[in-house]
Amino acid sequence: MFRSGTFVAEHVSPTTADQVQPNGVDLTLDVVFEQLEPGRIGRDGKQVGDRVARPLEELEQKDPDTYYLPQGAYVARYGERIEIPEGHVGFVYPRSSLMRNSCMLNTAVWDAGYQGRGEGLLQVHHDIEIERGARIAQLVLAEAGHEDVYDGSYQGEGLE
Ligand SMILES: O=c1ccn([C@H]2C[C@H](O)[C@@H](COP(=O)(O)OP(=O)(O)OP(=O)(O)O)O2)c(=O)[nH]1
Repeated sequence: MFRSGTFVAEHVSPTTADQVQPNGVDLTLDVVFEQLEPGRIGRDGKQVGDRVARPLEELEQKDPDTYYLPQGAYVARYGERIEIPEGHVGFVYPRSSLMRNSCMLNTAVWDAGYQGRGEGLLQVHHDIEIERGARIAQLVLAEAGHEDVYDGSYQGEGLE
């Protein structure tokens, strides 16, 4: 069973009233990264390739608090601290207005016990402007069984 937005909001901080949806909580865009070097997925491990935060202040255009993203693939870091409570699994979907603007957020599974700010793959199929702090995604929580809780290398990411 998927939980209500009010329940999800207890595990996402900070949240404002306009982020709480009937079935989930909207997540905002904090930082956009561009990958510079190849990563590696091995049989025994993985490595995320070097990347750089897209600098807002160096963009010559208009609003300094807005990302002007040309077509391409980016990694978006969300602005909220997220914790996936025990007995649950999380899924993130794009905000439909993002999708309706020919952009997509691709996401993976959010494990019980994970805490952090989390990231998603932002695919820009048509140039778009996204204000930093704007809502781009929605987290939902479903009840789920599990033996262990998340204890991987991304635990606590973005909370430093
Ligand atoms: O779209 C997503 C999906 C998940 N996560 C977070 C929550 C999840 O619990 C954690 C690790 O995800 P996963 O287990 O898929 O990563 P992995 O590549 O298998 O790494 P690890 O070896 O640390 O498990 O990353 C995100 O930030 N974005």
